Amino acid sequence: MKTSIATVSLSGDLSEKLSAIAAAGYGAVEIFENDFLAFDRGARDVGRMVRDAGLEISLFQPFRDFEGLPEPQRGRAFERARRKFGTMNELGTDLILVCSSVSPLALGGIDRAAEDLNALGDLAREHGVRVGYEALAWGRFVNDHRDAWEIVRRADHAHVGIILDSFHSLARGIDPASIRAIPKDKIFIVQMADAPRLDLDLLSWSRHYRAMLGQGDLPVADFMAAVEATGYDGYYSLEIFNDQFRAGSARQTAVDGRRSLIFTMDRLKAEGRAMKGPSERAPLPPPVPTGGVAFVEFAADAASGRTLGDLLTSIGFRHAGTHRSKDVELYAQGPLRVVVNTETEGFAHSSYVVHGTNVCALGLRVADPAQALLRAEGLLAAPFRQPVGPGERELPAIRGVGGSLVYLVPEADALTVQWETDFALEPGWDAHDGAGLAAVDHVAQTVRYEDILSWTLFYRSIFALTPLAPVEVADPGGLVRSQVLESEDCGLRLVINGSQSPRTLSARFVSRFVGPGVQHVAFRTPDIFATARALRANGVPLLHIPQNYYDDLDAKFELDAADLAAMRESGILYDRDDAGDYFQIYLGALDGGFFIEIVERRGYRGLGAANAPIRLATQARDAPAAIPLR
Ligand SMILES: O=C(O)c1ccc(O)c(O)c1
Ligand SMILES: [Mg+2]
Repeated sequence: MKTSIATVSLSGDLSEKLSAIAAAGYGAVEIFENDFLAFDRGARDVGRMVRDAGLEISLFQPFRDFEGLPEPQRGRAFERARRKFGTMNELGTDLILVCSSVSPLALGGIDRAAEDLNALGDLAREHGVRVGYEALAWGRFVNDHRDAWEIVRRADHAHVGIILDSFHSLARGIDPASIRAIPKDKIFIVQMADAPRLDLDLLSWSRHYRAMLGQGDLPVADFMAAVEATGYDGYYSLEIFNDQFRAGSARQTAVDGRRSLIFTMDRLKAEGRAMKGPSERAPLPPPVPTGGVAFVEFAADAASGRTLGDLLTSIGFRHAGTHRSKDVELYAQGPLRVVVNTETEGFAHSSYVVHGTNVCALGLRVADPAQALLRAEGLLAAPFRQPVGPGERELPAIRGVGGSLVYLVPEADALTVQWETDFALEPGWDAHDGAGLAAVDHVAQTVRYEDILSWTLFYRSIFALTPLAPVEVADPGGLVRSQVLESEDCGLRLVINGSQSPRTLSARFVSRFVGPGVQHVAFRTPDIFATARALRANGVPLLHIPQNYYDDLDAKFELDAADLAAMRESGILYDRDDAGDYFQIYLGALDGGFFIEIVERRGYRGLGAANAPIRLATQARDAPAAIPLR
């Protein structure tokens, strides 16, 4: 697949954009005219910069309000085109995008537009360039690619073709099947963009909310399948107008874009909707099903490592063993494994230096770690390796949120062998039920608000995870956006949170304390009341939930009186959906904001979003009393 991206999709100046685009591995760039006009070098220099970066210019755009004008405006439009063709010759590109007119002066008429484009084709031929005509969704007379195609067909000029843009077609609900009738040599370039469903006028929606493929709700894969059906073998070029991307990291946005193209094309190949011939590269290994979290690893120093050890023991973990060659301790409870790494060199130590005490790695259970790594690398994830001691085993890993690691962990038995190989284990280490915690229910990672889309795409493209509709929860300091991804059997639930307000606990976790990373881990128990009793007996500090909350629960759900009394006593939160009941306990946060949650599910499917505002308000009140880490 030939990949390209428009400069308008990225932050920074032209040279920053070009280096980000080259680094992400695209073959070409669309020069958006304003990026060129605002740049302090001439067209020849820019052309050279692009080629020196190893790229070609797939398109120069946009050329506005051309077709259907009366004189004298028509003559001026041709003169303007002549000047732009000269610039294109200097840049070294042969394709310009003419978008359908929005001019109040335009007269309309499909044959008039065709005649204008035919005449423009003659001028383009003189300059050795080609003209692609695109229907803007809000074009005055032409706002549908089927009409644009009819105009191009009637223009009947070798130097005039159509430009398709998934946003303009899909936002208007036009069936992409209509693309299948266009001959591939008349499709000069295909622009791709997704967008979330919003009830907004087309122009505002397009200019502010376009997103990478798979980050929105438009049927972009069907659109691409229709283009593939024509035999088209030109560039797929991302043209993403998005306010967050304009403010974000150009390098990251560029990688996300290419990941989204690869992800979408891979899906089409796997479904047999895009294989042109036997020479085509086979699809990647399929999205990786995950059996859940195999272990959680903390990076700490000696003092905070002891605090973590005490906290884990107080919630029913036992010290299970010590690494044979490193300052690494293993804690276990039922099937749960938590690693506390206090090494003074290597990856965990760097993580500690950068973030303080934090979750530096998650182990995700996968059936075939080598295949999982192949898919992850195919989707541009950065693999991670570090030296292993003699006789120790290596686990494949990729970089995740905030530079942390995602280990791709083999199924349970193989992992046990790994613990046995690398650790001096205590007798009976894996036969300890503690406070009854039996699974990792979910892991919540907090990231910068503008990175939520990026990490959602990262996880859902590599793993077999489905993103649910994002929700906003109220923190006393502002709104927090929360994106849940879950596996089909809910063996893995990941939450990605981010907030635009600087005063929320989420925002402070990212900006003042840990940085982007795991803010909470939720363990699951089969009996929340028994677990609550065990924690209270161990003196574990639980979040104190206001009595007002329980009065309301009683009014809403008519709960059993004894249960309600026990819930009041231990600060247990409750929710119910069609499928069943949900109970939650929150532990007091550590200094820096990390906290542990314990849940019981009786069929319930969600994550207790209704309780989040109560919990966040309580945590905000309790923040000064956080457990010190030394
Ligand atoms: O929003 C616009 O004006 C605009 C310009 C050029 C394009 O290719 C496009 O899709 C939109
Ligand atoms: Mg476009």
